[in-house]
Amino acid sequence: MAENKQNKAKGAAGGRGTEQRDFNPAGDRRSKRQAAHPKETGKHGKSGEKWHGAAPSTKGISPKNEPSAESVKVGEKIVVTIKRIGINGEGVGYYRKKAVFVHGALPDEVVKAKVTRTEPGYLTGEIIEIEKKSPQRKEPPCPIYYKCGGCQIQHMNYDAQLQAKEEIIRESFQRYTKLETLLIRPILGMDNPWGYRNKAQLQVGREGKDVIAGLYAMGTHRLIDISGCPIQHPVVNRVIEQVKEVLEELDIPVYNERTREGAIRTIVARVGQTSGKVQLTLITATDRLPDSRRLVGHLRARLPMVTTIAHNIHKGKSPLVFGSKTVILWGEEQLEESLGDVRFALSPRAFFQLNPEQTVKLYNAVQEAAGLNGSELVVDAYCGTGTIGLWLAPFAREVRGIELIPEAVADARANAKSTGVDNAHFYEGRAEQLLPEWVNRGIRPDVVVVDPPRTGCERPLLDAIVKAKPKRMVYVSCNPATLAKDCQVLISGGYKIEWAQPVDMFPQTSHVECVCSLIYKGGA
Ligand SMILES: C[S@@+](CC[C@H](N)C(=O)[O-])C[C@H]1O[C@@H](n2cnc3c(N)ncnc32)[C@H](O)[C@@H]1O
Repeated sequence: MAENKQNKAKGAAGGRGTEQRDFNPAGDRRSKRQAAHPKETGKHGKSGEKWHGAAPSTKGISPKNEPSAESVKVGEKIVVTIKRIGINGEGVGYYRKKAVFVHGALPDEVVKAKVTRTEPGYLTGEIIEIEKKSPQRKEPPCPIYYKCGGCQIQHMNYDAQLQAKEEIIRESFQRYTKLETLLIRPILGMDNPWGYRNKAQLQVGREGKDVIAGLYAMGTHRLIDISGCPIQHPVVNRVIEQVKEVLEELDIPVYNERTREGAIRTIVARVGQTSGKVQLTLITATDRLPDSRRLVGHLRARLPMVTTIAHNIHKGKSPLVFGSKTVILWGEEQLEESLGDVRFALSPRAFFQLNPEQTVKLYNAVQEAAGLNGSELVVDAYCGTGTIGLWLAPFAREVRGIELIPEAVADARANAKSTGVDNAHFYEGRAEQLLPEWVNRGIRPDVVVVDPPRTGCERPLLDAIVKAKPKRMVYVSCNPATLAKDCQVLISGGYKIEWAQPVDMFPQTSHVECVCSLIYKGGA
């Protein structure tokens, strides 16, 4: 998730307090015996199960002879007071000491819910009636919010969203680390938390004769058409609408998830925030893009802001959006983008942060945590198109980026060249393989930055960091659960967390990004 040194940091956004907050186990720290929703563990499985197994208090009869939650059945109606927002945006409360996850419920609400699932460590429920409504509840502006599933907390006012996200970070550290206290800085929010997403990635389908593009309704294969999404950049919305119309007019066969027939499965449109240019990629389940010349001609005529039309082939069943082969059908190879003073060129498949405005705040926090004086070797693991590395390069002796996707590595190298950066080098490979190899060869970074996918860092990477003992570690994460778990490994290896800075990269959703500053203290 990267940009330029526009140091007009807006302070603690959202009009919230600027004091720094600690958590303290003596305060309202939740018992580790209380269950984690399996989806909250991020690394699917083991840690979540461990918590569930360690939840002894929900079995049997309580001292007051109250019936236990173990007897609750699916379909039963229960009344729950919601305590907090969970990592997936659900309201979390307790019923007879067992955690209950209620989709759409807000903190301090009392809801009557129908139990939809019973598990040893938790229940899930759906709202039948809100008995006490939260003052934080508001009417979501998006007309398809309740169907779409792309946003999870649009029904909550923005200040409350920010507060909930800070709380999610705090909860994760309490749950997965042995820390007594941790300095969590006030989250950095947006002044206008709408229209911020620079890229749409929508599945294509048909509804009767109409071509639709959208997301699958949560937990289903039912495609929900998305038009005029309020968190999407307005230019991206316009492009998506026009592409749908052109596909329909030219009768281009769209992919059918069920029969596995048809061609076009996904539309990806990405806008450059400074240039306003759009990179459009059509992803097919077939080698050929039917009627491609006519299609390109129609799209060009209607969409003057589109400067690239690319075709990517993804025939497999993999949940990844892109396949490995991309052909530029017309226009520029890459999309120009810039963050502050740093310019980037992005290939269709290359990862780039979705919220450029917030990315500047995120990278400023990374820069602060890196504490560079110009003498350091910095490793930027999971570097994407080199955005963090290029941000830091002017302040370091050398930057070495590691990235899995070859096009992103090529983009990173080209970005270094075009911005005149000659002390940043980018390597294709797996961070968990390359860094251990470097460390075994005696290369000792002074600062390591990691910005892994939601699954977190692979253990060999963390072990190599602990072995190399860089004086500073910067962990950028989009998943508080894997962040906290990986931090515990680093803490056990001799690191101390200086501070954690949450950044609201995705307003209206439950996602929260966080920069963690760690210093090597030794002694492990
Ligand atoms: C969250 S993105 C961060 C990108 C970049 N730091 C930024 O701010 O734009 C994670 C990146 O890690 C890459 N990646 C995923 N697994 C990897 C691995 N095992 N080793 C190296 N890179 C990996 C992905 O391709 C993606 O570019």
